[in-house]
Amino acid sequence: MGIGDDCAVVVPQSKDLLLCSDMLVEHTHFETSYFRASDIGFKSVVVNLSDIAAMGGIPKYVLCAVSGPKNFPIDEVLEGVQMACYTYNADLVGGDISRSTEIVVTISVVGTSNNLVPMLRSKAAPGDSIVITGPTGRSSAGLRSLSKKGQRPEHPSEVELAHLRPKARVTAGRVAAEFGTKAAIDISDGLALDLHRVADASGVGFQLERVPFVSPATAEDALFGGEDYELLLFHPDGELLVEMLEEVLEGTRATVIGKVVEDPTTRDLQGEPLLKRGYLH
Ligand SMILES: Nc1ncnc2c1ncn2[C@@H]1O[C@H](COP(=O)(O)OP(=O)(O)OP(=O)(O)O)[C@@H](O)[C@H]1O
Ligand SMILES: Cc1ncc(C[n+]2csc(CCOP(=O)(O)O)c2C)c(N)n1
Ligand SMILES: [Mg+2]
Repeated sequence: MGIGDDCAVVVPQSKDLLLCSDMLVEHTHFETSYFRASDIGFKSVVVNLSDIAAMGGIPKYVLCAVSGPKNFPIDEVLEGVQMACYTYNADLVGGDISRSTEIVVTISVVGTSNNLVPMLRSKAAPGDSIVITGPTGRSSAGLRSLSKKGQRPEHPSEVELAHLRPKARVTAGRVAAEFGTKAAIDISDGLALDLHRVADASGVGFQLERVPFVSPATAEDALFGGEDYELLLFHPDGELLVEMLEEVLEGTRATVIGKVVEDPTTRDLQGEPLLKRGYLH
């Protein structure tokens, strides 16, 4: 049913629903010096769709609440929200607009598992390969570059775009779940911290062999930077999963970066302990 009444009305589904909500806050997640209003709207949807992707779900409905100062173009935020919904085939069904001194965008998404078992942080098992859907650190390198420039270039570089308009790995998450992947997480707070979260939730350890990153991103960006929204997937046959993902990933390649081990105190990168460090609010 179209927008215009006091609530959105949707037809109930017989399948499991996946629900999540995440916000972008001015000065915490972005500055308007280098983010267009439409970038803010687009990214705020993507960070939520990434949570649906991490569980292997299909996004269906999006709710959007935006507030900002009087001279701030909220309609342009909504254009970015609409663009992301269109890109990922989700319906914007409602939301709210208000005024505040700082810009805040809160998005909520309803998705469906569509009869697949949702991937969980708690299901990584000893012997699983750890697969990542692309290199990390790009968003962090992009943020550094944008902050230094203090404005949004007309043609942002690849890492700047990775920060302004990240991708949600929805199809990759879906393919992974279809292929029997039981555990996954999306990397929002840094590969190291989010990997430790899976290890904690699953009661296991890990041994990483390599972490892919591409200049100008550094190893520090790749491990601890955050906001990459790549997926970490845990599957007994990582090489086969990488092959399955090849067809659906745009612009990146999945790689096996290590394996899950039984001892929960083993948390290594190339034999050295990997710090449980990342972005914490
Ligand atoms: N069973 C549940 N009941 C209520 N809320 C839940 C449940 N399972 C997950 N959530 C919610 O889902 C969200 C996911 O948690 P968290 O914020 O740690 O992850 P995230 O959104 O991926 O992180 P980030 O904000 O860094 O992107 C939380 O808001 C959490 O409360
Ligand atoms: C101005 C500015 N300062 C710092 C950062 C970095 N940053 C903010 S939130 C976050 C993790 C994900 O957020 P959440 O856990 O809320 O989903 C990261 C890495 C930024 N993007 N902009
Ligand atoms: Mg998440």
